[in-house]
Amino acid sequence: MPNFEEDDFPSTPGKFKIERSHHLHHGFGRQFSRVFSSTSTMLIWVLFLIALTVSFLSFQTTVHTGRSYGYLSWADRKWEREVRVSAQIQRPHGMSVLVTGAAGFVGSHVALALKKRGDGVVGIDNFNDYYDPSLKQARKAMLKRHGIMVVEGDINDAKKLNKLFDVVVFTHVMHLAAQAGVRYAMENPHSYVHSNIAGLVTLLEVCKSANPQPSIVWASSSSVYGLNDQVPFSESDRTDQPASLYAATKKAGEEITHTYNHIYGLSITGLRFFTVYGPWGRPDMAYFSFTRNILQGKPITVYRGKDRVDLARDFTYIDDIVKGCLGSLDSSGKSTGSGGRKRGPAPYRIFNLGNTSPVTVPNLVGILEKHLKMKAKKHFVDMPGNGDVPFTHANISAAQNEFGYKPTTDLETGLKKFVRWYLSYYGYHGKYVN
Ligand SMILES: O=C(O)[C@H]1O[C@H](OP(=O)(O)OP(=O)(O)OC[C@H]2O[C@@H](n3ccc(=O)[nH]c3=O)[C@H](O)[C@@H]2O)[C@H](O)[C@@H](O)[C@@H]1O
Repeated sequence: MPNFEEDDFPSTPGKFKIERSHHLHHGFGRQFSRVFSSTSTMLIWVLFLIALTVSFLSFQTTVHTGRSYGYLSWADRKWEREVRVSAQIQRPHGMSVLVTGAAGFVGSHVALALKKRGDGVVGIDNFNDYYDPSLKQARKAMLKRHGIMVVEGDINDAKKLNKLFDVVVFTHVMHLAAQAGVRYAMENPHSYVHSNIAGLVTLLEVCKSANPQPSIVWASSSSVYGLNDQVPFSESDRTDQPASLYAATKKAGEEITHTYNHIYGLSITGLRFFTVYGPWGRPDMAYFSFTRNILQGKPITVYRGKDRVDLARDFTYIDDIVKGCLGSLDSSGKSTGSGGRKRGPAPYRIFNLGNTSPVTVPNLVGILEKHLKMKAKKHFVDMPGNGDVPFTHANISAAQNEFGYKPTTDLETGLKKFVRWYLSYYGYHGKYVN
């Protein structure tokens, strides 16, 4: 593993450098003032030290970014070669895609689908422990078997992102790294700001400066509709009443990406995913945790809305979402900027990617019971005021018109595939399931 894989990185890079030079100047300054009494000698020494510090820092930067001087170690070269091989395009007019959050649920599926059709893919993921990191490692291993490299790194790490852009000319970025989960935002609000706001801005800064600029497709969320009660949800509906901090950060992402499109000419497509589920899914989501609890004979909590109305979601199967992501990448159009400057207008698009047929949570449980051949111990609880919304329902005509998006998997079929994967992945033969 090369050094920069393990490097600590400052979340505010400028601050790191300032503190460092500040320390050097003051420490040495005090010592020399004792030795030299003459002001002019002192001045010469101070200037000399400043020059020395500046050249030291620029030398450090050069070594770290590897942009020149050939200071790359053997390990760095090997790493670069792996990145290049992973990014190699294997079909005419193919693309080279940086997939952020590639060890995540949607990221791993999209990365694999791109690779399978001959596109070049490099992944990046921070492997955080929001849910079991061993599942992320297993997805990474699965991708590796298909020739896809997933670099360990955070999207707040501009240095690492720049390095990747130095090694590969990415035509597209599929940005799926995020802090997901609606209810967890009350427990750990700052993780949402860190990934969904700060990380997004860092990534956009790198993309806007890249030459050529990539086109960007990224994951927004159905949660931006918040308390909207127009049904089904259309892209032109209100999205200014978020019900959770998660939703607010996704909505902010839509506004932030708009400014980068407007100022720098980045081609941007935001996808509002509707409760995506399927094999290799996220253990924090209801369908996944319900399955685990049912198999272990543990109770599940089923939330109910006002007046005991069942909650409903427009559950969307992963393969349909993958088709939507690929369709978005293929139709994204080019960014127009270069050298950090806009050269003309670039596309800015937002699409719902849902299934168009909401299912209630009790019905979801019923389908799981059928596939698992076990009864759930259901505890009905009034929906706590923790960011949930009563229902979601997508109008998908915009995505349909633009790139032929057409979901084909109903919840019954999709959950059957999920359950089959779950039982096989966790080696479930009637014994303890992790
Ligand atoms: O569509 C989206 O934008 C969002 O979809 C999901 O969020 P959510 O729909 O809340 O998905 P789950 O956490 O799986 O919940 C599904 C339903 O089950 C209910 N639920 C959840 C957990 C539980 O223990 N009991 C329960 O009844 C929820 O209230 C909700 O109605 C994802 O977790 C978000 O990351 C994503 O952005």
